Formats: sequence, C-alpha cells, structure tokens
Amino acid sequence: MPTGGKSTLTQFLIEERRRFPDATGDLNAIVTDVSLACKAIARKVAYGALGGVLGSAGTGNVQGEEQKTLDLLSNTMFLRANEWGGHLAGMVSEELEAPYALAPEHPRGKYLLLFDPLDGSSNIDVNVSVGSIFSVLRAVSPGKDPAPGDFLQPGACQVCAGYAIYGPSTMLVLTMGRGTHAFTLDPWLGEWVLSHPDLKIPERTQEFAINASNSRFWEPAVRRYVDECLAGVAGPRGADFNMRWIASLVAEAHRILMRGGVFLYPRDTKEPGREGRLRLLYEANPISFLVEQAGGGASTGRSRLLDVQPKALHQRIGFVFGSAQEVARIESYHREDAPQRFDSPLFGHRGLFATT
Ligand SMILES: O=P(O)(O)OC[C@H]1O[C@](O)(COP(=O)(O)O)[C@@H](O)[C@@H]1O
Ligand SMILES: [Mg+2]
Ligand SMILES: [Mg+2]
Repeated sequence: MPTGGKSTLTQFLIEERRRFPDATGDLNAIVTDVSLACKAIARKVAYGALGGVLGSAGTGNVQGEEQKTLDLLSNTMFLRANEWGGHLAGMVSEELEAPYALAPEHPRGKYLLLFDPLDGSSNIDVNVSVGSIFSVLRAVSPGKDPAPGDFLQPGACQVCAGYAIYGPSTMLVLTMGRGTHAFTLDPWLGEWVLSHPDLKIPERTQEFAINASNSRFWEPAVRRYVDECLAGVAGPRGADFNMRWIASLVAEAHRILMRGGVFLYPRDTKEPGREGRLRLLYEANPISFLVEQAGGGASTGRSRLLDVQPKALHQRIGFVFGSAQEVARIESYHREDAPQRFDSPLFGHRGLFATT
C-alpha cells in the first residue's frame, strides 16, 4: 500500500459512515470538499513570494482587521469548493460580514459550514505556520436558506470540526465526535494519510502560551496563574514552566494536541466591551471540540466554552484550552476572585485591596 499501511482520509470517512447505516454521505462530502480547499490553500502558501500572494489586499474585514491577499484567496477557495455540492444550506466566514448567500441554482442541503479561511495571517509574510479552521452544524431548516440566527448554536451542537495547518508539513486535524485524528498530506500522492489516530492531550503540562504584551490588561486570576508559572521551582507550582507564543491559533492548538500545554487568550480590559480576542463560532468552538475529543479542557476561563450560547456571528470570547488540569486550575482562580473584584485592578490577587 503506497501509504505504508495507514488509511487515507477517504478510507477513514468510509469507515465512519459504516457506523451509521442511515447516513446520506453529506457530512463526508463536506469534509472532502473542505479538505480539497485546504489542499489548494496549502499549494498557494507553499509558493510564498513566488506565487505573488503575500502582502496586504488593501481592504479590511467586518472586524476592522487588515485583510491579506491570502485571506481573500483562501476565503474564495472555501466558498468555491463548498457552494455547489448540495450538502450545505449556508456558510459563515470570518472574511464576510453576513452569511454567504448560495446562488439560486445550487441546491440547499442540511448542514451549515463556518470557517476561518486563513488563521494567523499576520504570520504569512514571515513564513511561519498558518492554517484554516472549520466547524459544521446541522441546519435548522434543511433544504432552505438559513436565517443568520440559525448559525448561533452552542459549540456543543457541532457535528464535525477541524483545521488544516500549513507548516513544514501540511496536516488536517479532524473530529466527528469520536476522537480527534490527524492526517498528514502526502505531497506526492496528494492524499491525506492518517498519521496520528486518536490524539490524547496529556493531563498535566509545564508549558503555557499567552501574549504577555497584554499583561497590564489581564484580570487578577490570569495574572496569578502566569505569575505562579513564572515563579518556577521556588514558587507555589514547584516546577519550572516553559513559554511559547506563535500568534497563530492553529499552530498553538496543534502543539498542544501533539505534546500538551495550555493556551490563554483571556478576556481582558484592553478594549472594554470586547469579551476576548478570538472569535467564538469559527475559532474557539471548533478548537474546543477538537481539544475535548482529545481529552483536554476548553473554557472561557470561567466555564465550558462549548456551552456558550452565541449572540452574534463574529462574537469574540475569552479562550483557555489545553491540558485538563491546567484549564481547571485557571477556572478555579477565576472562581476564587469575587465577582466585584474582576472590574478593578485595585482588587486583584496582588492588588492594593486584595484579601487573599
Ligand atoms: O496578535 P495577537 O494579539 O498575538 O493575536 C494572535 C491571534 O490572532 C489570530 O491570528 C487571529 O486569527 P486571524 O489571523 O484569522 O485573524 C489567532 O490565530 C492568534 O491566536
Ligand atoms: Mg483566526
Ligand atoms: Mg483568519
């Protein structure tokens, strides 16, 4: 077997479908279409400066962020690969303000697809790993155009989620609710090969990831957690911790799925009124599903992320995920801080009026 005895994505999907004799194959078709878009994006990314796709597109998205040429190209590839199959009723993209309206000639299916076509795009021009993230929900009204509110389902309703990472090798990491599995793209065969079945995040870790340039905006519970890690073997944790920050959610999630660790992009006071930096529907929800299916924890910092009821398509959220014990510890630190103390630095764990 040219894949060294390992199954391909196609074989994996056939096996999954066998477990559900009534399945129509629509979900498998969506995964296949998404994986095709990811292969096409991987090729563009690999050509780098030679492909003429680096740099800014000179436009901004609904969230006021600069769009890169590759952000727009990746968005188009996702839309083109998925709009015609008849498996989807609608799509939401980070790069589009409103849900994408399928052309009248395309049949409407029974699933919804939400995606971040290119994640970590500030890293493209410096040749650091980027990725694509996706989430699949059931359509509220199969066969019909969805209302925007139909996409506002808690992450626990996802039927499938995954990401592709465009790094030294290209990989697809997938869950359909029965474990998290990683496929490596064989560049010769153009096939996704199941290289890492049933990933398990170690419960404990001594590695954390956070953007420390925001430390002056952190809530007391986050500051306490990081301070304790930094205190090392002489501190309350009694261990030296290592730190990483890639500024690419996909790359951080991948590292944590492969060897453990904890990631924090918590709610902070940098932009009052903003609940966090990362987007709930197409960043935090799919990563949380993958992490939980690999035995890890995923939280807003206060409670399970997959239980959050979304309020808006591009809603942001505080996000903490990774090794289960660390996520539980961070939640417990938030619980220990009385609610009235969250809002004022004076009442922080180490603040002027701290009582503990
Ligand atoms: O620049 P910061 O504040 O470190 O934020 C980095 C975060 O922003 C993101 O790049 C946002 O994703 P996009 O590139 O899709 O907008 C995440 O991947 C990453 O975790
Ligand atoms: Mg992103
Ligand atoms: Mg993006």
